[in-house]
Amino acid sequence: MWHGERQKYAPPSPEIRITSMIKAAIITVSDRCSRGQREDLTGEALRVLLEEDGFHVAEKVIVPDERDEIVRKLIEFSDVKGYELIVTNGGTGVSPRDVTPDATREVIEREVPGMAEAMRMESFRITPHALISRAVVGIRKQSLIVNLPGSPKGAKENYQVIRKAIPHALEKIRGSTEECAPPGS
Ligand SMILES: Nc1ncnc2c1ncn2[C@@H]1O[C@H](COP(=O)(O)OP(=O)(O)OP(=O)(O)O)[C@@H](O)[C@H]1O
Ligand SMILES: Nc1nc2c(c(=O)[nH]1)N[C@H]1C(S)=C(S)[C@@H](COP(=O)(O)O)O[C@H]1N2
Repeated sequence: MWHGERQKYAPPSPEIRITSMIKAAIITVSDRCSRGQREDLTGEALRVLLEEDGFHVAEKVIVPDERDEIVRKLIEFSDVKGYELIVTNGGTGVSPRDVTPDATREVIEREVPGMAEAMRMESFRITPHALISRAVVGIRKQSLIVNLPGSPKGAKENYQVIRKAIPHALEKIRGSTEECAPPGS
């Protein structure tokens, strides 16, 4: 059963709190923020949400809407720093400089389409503009990479849609062989 409407505004619940310290990183993709012309409210809002959910936000960086710079950061955060959750915000739309999904596709080894589809589907209940988000979710090495929209509202709403699926996804990416469901269920 899908509880989308209720889940959207549900406060972070203890049931998904991560027990081991999982390192996360936030990449804010924004020309204005990178030039110091706008405060990075979205990255900060995501930091709060991720920490409420028990992640350790090890790093938050701001990069301009430049494909090569996004690719470089994603590879560094995954291959060198080993962050298990990498959340980008901004640049997922259809304007000429929106290239975050393209950079993400360049680095991921496997796509997780259900997460991106669910974000679009649930967001469409809130705004028709959700349909122009090209956000991608995928895996590179041990990292789950999630694209979120640029506005604080959009980023928070989209994160709420997938947050409960993230801990199990990370366990599986790590290679956990635990059964997904209790026997017989
Ligand atoms: N990091 C941020 N903090 C606060 N607001 C943001 C942030 N990023 C985007 N926004 C808001 O969300 C809107 C849509 O984000 P989008 O990623 O399309 O940015 P944009 O308009 O291309 O500008 P820029 O790349 O300079 O941030 C922005 O116009 C702005 O109002
Ligand atoms: N839930 C939700 N999803 C949303 C939005 C929003 O306000 N709420 N904004 C949309 C808008 S206006 C755009 S243009 C696309 C892409 O956003 P981005 O270019 O800022 O990444 O995400 C969309 N997704």
